[in-house]
Amino acid sequence: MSESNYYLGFDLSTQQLKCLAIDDQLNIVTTVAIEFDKDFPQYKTKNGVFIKDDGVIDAPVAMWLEAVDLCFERMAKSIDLKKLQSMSGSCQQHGTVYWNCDHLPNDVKPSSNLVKQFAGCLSREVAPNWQDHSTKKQCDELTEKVGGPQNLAQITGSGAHYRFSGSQIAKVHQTEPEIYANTKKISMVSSFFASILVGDIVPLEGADACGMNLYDMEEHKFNEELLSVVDKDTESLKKKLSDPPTSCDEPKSLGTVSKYFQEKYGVNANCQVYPFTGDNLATICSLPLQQNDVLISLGTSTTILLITENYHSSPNYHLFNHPTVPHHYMGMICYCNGSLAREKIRDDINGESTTCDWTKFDEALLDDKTESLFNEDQIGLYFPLGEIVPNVNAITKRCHFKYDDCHVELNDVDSFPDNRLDAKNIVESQALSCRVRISPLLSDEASCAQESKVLGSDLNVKFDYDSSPLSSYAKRPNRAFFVGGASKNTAIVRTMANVIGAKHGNYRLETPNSCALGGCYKALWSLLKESNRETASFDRWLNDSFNWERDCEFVCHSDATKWEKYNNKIRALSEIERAAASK
Ligand SMILES: Nc1ncnc2c1ncn2[C@@H]1O[C@H](COP(=O)(O)OP(=O)(O)O)[C@@H](O)[C@H]1O
Ligand SMILES: O=C(CO)[C@@H](O)[C@H](O)COP(=O)(O)O
Repeated sequence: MSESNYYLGFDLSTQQLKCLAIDDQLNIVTTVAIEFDKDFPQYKTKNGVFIKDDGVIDAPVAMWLEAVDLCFERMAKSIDLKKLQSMSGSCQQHGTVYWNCDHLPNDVKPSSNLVKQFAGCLSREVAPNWQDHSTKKQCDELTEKVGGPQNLAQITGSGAHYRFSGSQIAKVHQTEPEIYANTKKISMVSSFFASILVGDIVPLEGADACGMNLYDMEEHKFNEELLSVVDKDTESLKKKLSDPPTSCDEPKSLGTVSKYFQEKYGVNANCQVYPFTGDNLATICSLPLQQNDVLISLGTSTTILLITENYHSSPNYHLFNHPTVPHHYMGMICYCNGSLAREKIRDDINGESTTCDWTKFDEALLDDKTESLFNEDQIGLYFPLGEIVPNVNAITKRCHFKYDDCHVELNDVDSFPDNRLDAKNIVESQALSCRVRISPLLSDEASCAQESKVLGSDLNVKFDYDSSPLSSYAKRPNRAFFVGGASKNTAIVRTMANVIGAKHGNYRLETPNSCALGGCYKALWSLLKESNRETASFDRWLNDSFNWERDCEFVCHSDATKWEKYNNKIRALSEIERAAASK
């Protein structure tokens, strides 16, 4: 029997609850994955959520409570939870959970279960999901309150976004007044999960709170003007939000795991629970990222992440406080149409939607013969859901394009000559969008204007709020790390790698569960630091402790010729997004 101690990292994401256990040497000892649709069919979710009318997308909180019990039940069969020293983790960002009480009942019986004992504490059965698109009114109110998107981004790190907690809570207040009146506390999904483990409602976490459009990033406190848009009684709202959020400066335990988990699953009575953070914020804790490295998370959402010390805000991207490294920020661009959009093309190519087999999709991606069908003059947008960037309604748009120095001409088509070309076009356009949108977040060292004939031009091209010279997009990241479910797909990774063009290699984690792994590292380092067994900052500790050989796999170099070829599509991408926005 192993003498090692264990540290758990969770990831309560859109479609699954995942949990990893690591030992003192950061070995992944075991993994548990609960799939909401498959393990809890009684809730009838699709990919973990309910898709309703008018852009409303939410998820049943009771299902998450059941998933926590099932996760511990399975984990207890796999490792000795008496050796469990600390837990932390990540959750899908921006979602909010509404409680009808100030404190959770502390007489939770191990003979019962979490849903039986906590579902009655909810004033609202469902939590808004990050894919929701129903809060335009509330987003406009927040933006107007502070004088525009640039000001909102400067204060909160982001322009207004439908999925952000501030607009979602405002909508509940405006459209469900009785529920709001009956709500004593509001958690984000990350603090909800930590509350269940500790057995009482805990404050929001200081990095995930940056995903609300309410929190002043530089003042490290809620912005009164923005709070007033949600609820004029800002003191009452701050009480609901358990103000202030936890600090990201020094790790501080939220307390020991509750008696329920000690008695029901045999968890060590002294196991410490550290604040959970947002899933992307945990992902950047799963790798020792250096300047100009980028991390591409291919989960339900596609997000491209990097770490920066510079607080240069813009409504074109997001900045969050780093969850474990003071005075550092996470830069992020997030897409709604990631894996699920690729799954639709996969099923089209397969001619069925039951096998979920990627073989034909992958062959199409890597089949250079399809390039002879003029893939190079094709551009497509595949948005089965409304997209975040660009901010457009659901649309699928395929075009052939021509361009000269003055303009780009798009010719819409219903389909390309072979539906296998959709595999190339969806992955390329998703990657090209990531690439152009991270450019402003990369430092000048990433510039390679001299390497590109196409990007030498000073022709202006517009994405989101900015119109910039094409040459400003001549940047290549240092290294690219692919994580998330689709990072297991080498064809997708190789294609994206050639579009994004990292200069020093493309890698992926051994585990696709980077968010949960980041939670493990956060749990271990936080305990060592708080108990004075470690003095190094989180980034230095991870840099010294991370086992590159064991935990990270080199996938490929970026093909500079292909990278240059994709530069020809940047203006066409801007033009097709403009055309989609006008629909
Ligand atoms: N071999 C594969 N090829 C392409 N995509 C894959 C593959 N395996 C899993 N995926 C995608 O990964 C997605 C789930 O990724 P994951 O990171 O677990 O999502 P989340 O954390 O958002 O729940 C699925 O929607 C699926 O489409
Ligand atoms: O909204 C965002 C980030 O802003 C999403 O990244 C969600 O945090 C959920 O992501 P998945 O892990 O489910 O893809």
